[in-house]
Amino acid sequence: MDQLAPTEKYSPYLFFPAAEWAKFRADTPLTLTEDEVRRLRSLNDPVDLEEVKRIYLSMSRLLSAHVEASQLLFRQRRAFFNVTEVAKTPFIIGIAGSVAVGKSTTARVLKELLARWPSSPKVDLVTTDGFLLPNEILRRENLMDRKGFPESYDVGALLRFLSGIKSGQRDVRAPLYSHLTYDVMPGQFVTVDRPDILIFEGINVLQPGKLPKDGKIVPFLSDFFDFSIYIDADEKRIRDWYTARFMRLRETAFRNPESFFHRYSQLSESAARAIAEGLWTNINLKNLRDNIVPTRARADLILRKGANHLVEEVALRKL
Ligand SMILES: Nc1ncnc2c1ncn2[C@@H]1O[C@H](COP(=O)(O)OP(=O)(O)O)[C@@H](O)[C@H]1O
Ligand SMILES: CC(C)(COP(=O)(O)O)[C@@H](O)C(=O)NCCC(=O)O
Repeated sequence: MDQLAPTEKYSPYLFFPAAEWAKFRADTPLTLTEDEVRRLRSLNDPVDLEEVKRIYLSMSRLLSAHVEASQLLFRQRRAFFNVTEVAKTPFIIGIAGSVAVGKSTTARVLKELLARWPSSPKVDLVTTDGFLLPNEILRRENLMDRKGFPESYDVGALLRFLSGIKSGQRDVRAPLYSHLTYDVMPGQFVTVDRPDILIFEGINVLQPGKLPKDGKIVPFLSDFFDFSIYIDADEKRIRDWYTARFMRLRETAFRNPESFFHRYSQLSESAARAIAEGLWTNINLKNLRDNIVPTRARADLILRKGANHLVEEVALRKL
């Protein structure tokens, strides 16, 4: 892990090669089938049942320990203050990482594994793309080339959402984004009703906000998290995954005349590849370097992916 080398004596992380990490699964049962994993994974993400066994079952076991510990702390605090009426609030897991690194697949696989724990917790998943500003505003503010950068999100709405969830509110709404129209979907929301666990996924979830100057208290999104995960890989690999996915989309989703990228399905292969490389270099790579990688060392757990999207090393923050 380039900037987080295990030779660093005072690193706050413990490092495990994937084979060693896999052993922490212990007796955690495999509750997913090959078919289910295939349905959960995103386009061009080859994660399979072997990867679930190697990486995800140990994560599920670790998260189960964290959830249990937070429930115990909750009961102890209730006893400490001698109150009974306080409602339990959701355990929130943040998942961060570059565009095209595979956050959605990880989030969906984890959601299914956690929901199949013996206690059958209610697990919800929300992505931050719904909190992007509408294209109309991005265009007006000259931010279309900054989609995914901190200034392209409605940070107030993100904070209101997480604060509503963490304070135990019922029916908290999150806006939805469409990759087809490349825009937020006006009037479309997902409603989150007091889950036991919320997985909150997006490139920006570990980013600090602006510090207030007027004495107001403005939390960071991560202040609401009980556990955070960063998905990491070499830039060059992520670029390859981004362009490969773009070329697949060109043959599938972009063919739809309603797709924002429809015009790219009409281009020659080399012209389309040049567009994908341009989008990667000018927007997503810049954002990765300036605003995403710098948040990596704030995560509790880092999954470092190698060739073929397979996790090759796991770093876990020491308590
Ligand atoms: N232009 C697009 N058209 C359709 N689906 C897309 C497009 N871009 C990304 N996606 C899908 O959206 C999801 C999120 O992708 P992305 O934001 O790059 O994050 P990640 O790859 O880390 O999950 C993935 O499932 C991906 O396949
Ligand atoms: C919507 C995104 C910012 C990703 O957000 P995420 O869901 O990963 O938080 C990204 O898919 C995007 O649109 N990037 C801008 C450049 C591009 O078209 O790839």
